[in-house]
Amino acid sequence: MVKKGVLIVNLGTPDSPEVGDVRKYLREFLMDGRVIDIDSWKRWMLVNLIIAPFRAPKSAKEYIKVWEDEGSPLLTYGVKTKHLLQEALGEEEYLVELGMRYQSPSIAQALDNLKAANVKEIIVIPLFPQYASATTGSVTAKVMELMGDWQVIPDIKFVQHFHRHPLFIKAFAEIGKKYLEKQSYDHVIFSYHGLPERQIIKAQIKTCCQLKNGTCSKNSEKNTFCYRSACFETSRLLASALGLQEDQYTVCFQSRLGKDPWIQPYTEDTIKKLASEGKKSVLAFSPAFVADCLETTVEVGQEYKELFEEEGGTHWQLVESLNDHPLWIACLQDLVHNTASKAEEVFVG
Ligand SMILES: C=CC1=C(C)c2cc3[nH]c(cc4nc(cc5[nH]c(cc1n2)c(C)c5CCC(=O)O)C(CCC(=O)O)=C4C)c(C)c3C=C
Ligand SMILES: [Fe+2]
Ligand SMILES: [Fe+2]
Repeated sequence: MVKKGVLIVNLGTPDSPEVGDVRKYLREFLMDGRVIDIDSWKRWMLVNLIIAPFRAPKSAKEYIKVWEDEGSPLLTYGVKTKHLLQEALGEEEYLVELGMRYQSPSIAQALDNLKAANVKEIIVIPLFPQYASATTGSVTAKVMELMGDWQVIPDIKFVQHFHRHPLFIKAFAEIGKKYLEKQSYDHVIFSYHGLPERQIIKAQIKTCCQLKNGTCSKNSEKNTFCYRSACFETSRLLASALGLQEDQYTVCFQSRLGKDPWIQPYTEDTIKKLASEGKKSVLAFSPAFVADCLETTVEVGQEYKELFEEEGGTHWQLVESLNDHPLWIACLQDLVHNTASKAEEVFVG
């Protein structure tokens, strides 16, 4: 039988938490013009003269905190996800490969494996629920670049977002419910990775989301490619699945880098505000990530916990990511089935 190829792609992670490997990773990642979207010579100066020398040693200390015996959790869960998805889809009809946008295993190697298996169709799933040019867009561009010189380019399909997929929502809600059933929380936050505001403005197609007048946070139907709108949509669906009212949760954005404005509200400001309102216990979801990594475990789970406690809070709980949860694997399986050509449509001649 002709196999269909599935390529799942996550961001990537350093090969080790050594400063040299972290620097190599940050250089490749941040030299991507979709991630730091400024003039290339300015980006080169910023990355090579400021970020690589000064941020790499700081980030390396953070990476040591998440590193496990098997390596970086982002990679470990990527490998587990690949095997579980392969098992769910069956070996006869599908071949699943994992690639990382930066560092290893590379997208190039994963595509070569699919090519060697002579697949007639490739379904690419960037593992980012909400579309952003810096993530999903960058993966799409890289895959197109790499396949550009293939003699035979098979049928190729990209899953551009899954921020409102029922199984994605259900998986996060199930994990979160464990905590909500154990004790009550004064408030819930949904903290997403941030983005420079200009990247949101550049991604507007026609129906421009107005960052300042609130339409962006309400109007997701019209602009599924607006990252900020998609984050609000995920949050509304999660809140509904968890039975939360509007005043019981807040959407916010973390990880700002540099001085330019990033999308707001910032998570740090939100934490300070909640503490100043007398909220003592907070449950924190991080639904821009499908696997635990530096951004969830250290930033949300440790640094924001410290900040909340410094500001007077007493109980901060991070909800772990989807990792290898069966509903997450079922979500990926469903995305593949909905995207793949039906048997009679596949070219086999
Ligand atoms: C300009 C900088 C950055 C943009 C834009 C950005 C967008 C973005 N990133 C993720 C997902 C992840 N980012 C991770 C780490 C990370 N991100 C940046 C910078 C930008 N991200 C840096 C410098 C780092 C490295 C860590 C650090 O030094 O703080 C990770 C974690 C990787 C890991 O190995 O654990 C993920 C995942 C998304 C989803 C996103 C835009 C929507
Ligand atoms: Fe990032
Ligand atoms: Fe928007």
